[in-house]
Amino acid sequence: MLSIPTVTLNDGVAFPELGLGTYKLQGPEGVAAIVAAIDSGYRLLDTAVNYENEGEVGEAVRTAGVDRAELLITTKIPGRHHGRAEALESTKASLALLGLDRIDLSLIHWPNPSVGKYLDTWRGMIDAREQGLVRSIGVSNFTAAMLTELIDETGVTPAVNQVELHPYFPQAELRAFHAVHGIRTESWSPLARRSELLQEQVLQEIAGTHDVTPTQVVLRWHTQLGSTPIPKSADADRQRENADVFGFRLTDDEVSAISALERGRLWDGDPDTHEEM
Ligand SMILES: NC(=O)C1=CN([C@@H]2O[C@H](COP(=O)(O)OP(=O)(O)OC[C@H]3O[C@@H](n4cnc5c(N)ncnc54)[C@H](OP(=O)(O)O)[C@@H]3O)[C@@H](O)[C@H]2O)C=CC1
Ligand SMILES: O=C(O)C(=O)[C@@H](O)[C@H](O)C(=O)CO
Repeated sequence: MLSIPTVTLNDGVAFPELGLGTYKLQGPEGVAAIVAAIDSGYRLLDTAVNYENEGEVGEAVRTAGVDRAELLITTKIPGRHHGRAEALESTKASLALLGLDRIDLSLIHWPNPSVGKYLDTWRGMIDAREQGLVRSIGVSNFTAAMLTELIDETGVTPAVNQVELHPYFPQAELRAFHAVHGIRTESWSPLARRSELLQEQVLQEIAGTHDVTPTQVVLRWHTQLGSTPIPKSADADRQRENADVFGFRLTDDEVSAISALERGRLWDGDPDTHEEM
């Protein structure tokens, strides 16, 4: 079984350096894919109310042959549940769907700034943590300005900010802000879903040097940047390939060459303007 190392979050929780994205993993095939990932060594699972698969994630947790205490289940509060009381209700509904008595990491999925409720939502998540419903609390798709507002207004720094991050969009400035504030970066679409990333010549060359695949080069790049990637794969062999990235190390020049692929977001997911309910 693969062993995925952990880092310590600002609340003391040991957090895997790589996890499984579950967007689109649904139904019996979705459960089987998530069980396969757990059985091969994944311990961090990323779901969301809006993925409509919290039931599948919970079933996989109960089916896999691993102690619940070893697993970290992330879910996310959708835009339509913003607000202090609503965030608490959303958390309870997620717990019921997951069939669990605690969520390991709860995130605000998108800030939806025009709605103006992400600060209240954050207060509701602090309540949920105080009530023992959630162990760690964090956010997703937050800018440095939004993070600053949460910290200044509540004194509680998010443990994690899950953001779009891949070689086409390395997020150097936001990662530097996270480092200063002790916020763990998590990379969504780490393989740049729906793109030609894996065909890039520089990745093919570096992969040849280390006798690994371009996918493994990209995921190792994330971990060496200090971010936790959550690649999604429905296939057990690709899941193992994706998690088997801790046996080699990229040089600083290789990390820089991969970061030089920067060209921007995959689609128009700018959190200042893109909103999801
Ligand atoms: N917070 C947010 O706003 C967002 C969060 N997310 C989270 O991030 C996760 C990952 O992002 P996602 O958008 O799914 O994209 P990824 O970058 O993880 O790419 C997933 C795609 O890559 C394919 N793939 C996976 N492994 C390999 C491999 N080794 N070789 C070739 N192809 C591979 C998968 O196909 P196959 O399954 O067939 O292997 C799938 O088509 C999501 O599942 C979700 O949990 C995503 C978007 C936004
Ligand atoms: O996957 C997620 O977490 C999302 O927020 C998605 O809705 C994402 O925005 C997307 O897939 C857009 O095409």
